Amino acid sequence: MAPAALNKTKGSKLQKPPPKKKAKNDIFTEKHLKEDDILDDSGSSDEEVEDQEEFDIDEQGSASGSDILSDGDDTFTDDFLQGNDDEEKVSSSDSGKDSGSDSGSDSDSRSDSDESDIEKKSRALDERKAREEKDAEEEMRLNIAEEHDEFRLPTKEELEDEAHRPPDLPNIQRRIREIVRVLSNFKDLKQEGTRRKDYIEQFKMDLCSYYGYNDFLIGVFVEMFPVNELIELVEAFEKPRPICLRTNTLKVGLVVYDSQVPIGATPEYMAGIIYANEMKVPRLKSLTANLHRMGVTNTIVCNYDGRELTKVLGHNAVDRVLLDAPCSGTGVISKDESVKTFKSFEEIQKCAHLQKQLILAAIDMVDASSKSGGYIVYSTCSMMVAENEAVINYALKMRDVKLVPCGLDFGRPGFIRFREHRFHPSLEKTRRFYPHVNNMDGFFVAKLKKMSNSIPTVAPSEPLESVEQASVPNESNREKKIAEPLKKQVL
Ligand SMILES: C[S@@+](CC[C@H](N)C(=O)[O-])C[C@H]1O[C@@H](n2cnc3c(N)ncnc32)[C@H](O)[C@@H]1O
Repeated sequence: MAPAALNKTKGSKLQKPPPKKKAKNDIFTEKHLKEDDILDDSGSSDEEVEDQEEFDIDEQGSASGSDILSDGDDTFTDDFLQGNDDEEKVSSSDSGKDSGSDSGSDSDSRSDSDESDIEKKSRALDERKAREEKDAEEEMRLNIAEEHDEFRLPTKEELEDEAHRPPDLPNIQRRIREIVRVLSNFKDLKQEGTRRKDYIEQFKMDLCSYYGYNDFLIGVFVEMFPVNELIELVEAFEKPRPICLRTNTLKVGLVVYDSQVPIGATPEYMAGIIYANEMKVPRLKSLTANLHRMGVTNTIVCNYDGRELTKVLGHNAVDRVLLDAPCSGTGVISKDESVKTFKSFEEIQKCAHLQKQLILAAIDMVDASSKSGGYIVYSTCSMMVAENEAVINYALKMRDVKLVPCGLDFGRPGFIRFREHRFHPSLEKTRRFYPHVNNMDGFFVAKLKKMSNSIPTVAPSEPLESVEQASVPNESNREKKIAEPLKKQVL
């Protein structure tokens, strides 16, 4: 059996006959041949010339619909005028031969006959053009009606059949489009006896085949975005993001025209020694090279597991931490296609587990009473809620920190609810960036302010994977709430 394509009830695409458009074009050509035959039957030599010219027009015009309506006409007009010139030449040499005869009236009658030829040709052309336009319109109407009105989901057998054939990408693409259309007006457009879930399942399958994702990743994306937006997202991941340049203020002098505070009191000026930590030895080289290239001279590069860094630098030892956390990289698919297939539920869980440990270590290193700081910025290039909001929600629960605005006036607020999970309302201060919305890599950022250096008492059994259902408690009932048994969940 032929592959199920658009799965129309009576559409040609389903049963794989010759493509509809071609079939219609064939019919279209036949029709014209018949009419030309009728013209040929007239038998006059003038008409033979006319037919020949019309044949030329057909060849020009039949290339495509738009040729017929635009270039074809011009070409024909040029040929036509050219032909007229030739006739004039013949006409003048004839009149030369017949000097002294009533060449004037002869030429008048010739000119009359030419004119009627022109009129005939012009009329024939107009009629043909009108016919072709009508046929093209009709064809388009049929195609639209076919695509839109009779879309049905493939049967199990049709899907099995498809699975045994190479993927028919144009048909999968059309089916994706059709499903989005049906889901956008489900009540009116749904196929009898089907549920929304059936369309979503087919949609996920088709996205996986068309864009090359694994089920897991598409499954998560489907839960995060409405279907039409999801198409925009996966399409955006197919294209490279623009390269952005940023001024290196260490190398390029900036003129400060006005400042609310003395320049000497800005954090940038007052900043002393920076620690840059990287656990993986091979990456230390590029980290150090980058620092040199950028002209950063006040940095100590260290090589520790970030979870152990508190032991090295001490608790409450630094003013601020930027934790650019290791993550699944699900926001940078346009840079690394392998993410589409290799990221699994288990891997996201592993990342989230490490991120939760790293964020607690980062908070513990920061001094809440620092005059110029007390901040922790957490960022990932992941799209996953488990690696973003869930990590921050966990930190809010485990340490005395609160979310503050990131200072970015673009990006979407983080999720406060996702699936069955409920995060603290302040999670809306975090920011999500998407390729299809912001034309940048998928990215998440949160800014936390450490409120005190004390570590709240937490049930020792607090699992790193847990995500609190209720909102994070305020200062007065923090301990009590935290001591409450937590519902263990997996994101
Ligand atoms: C998102 S990247 C940070 C990139 C960095 N901002 C830069 O521009 O080079 C995360 C980094 O964390 C490192 N990493 C992974 N696990 C770590 C750990 N337990 N402790 C410290 N660093 C770790 C990875 O090797 C990776 O280089």
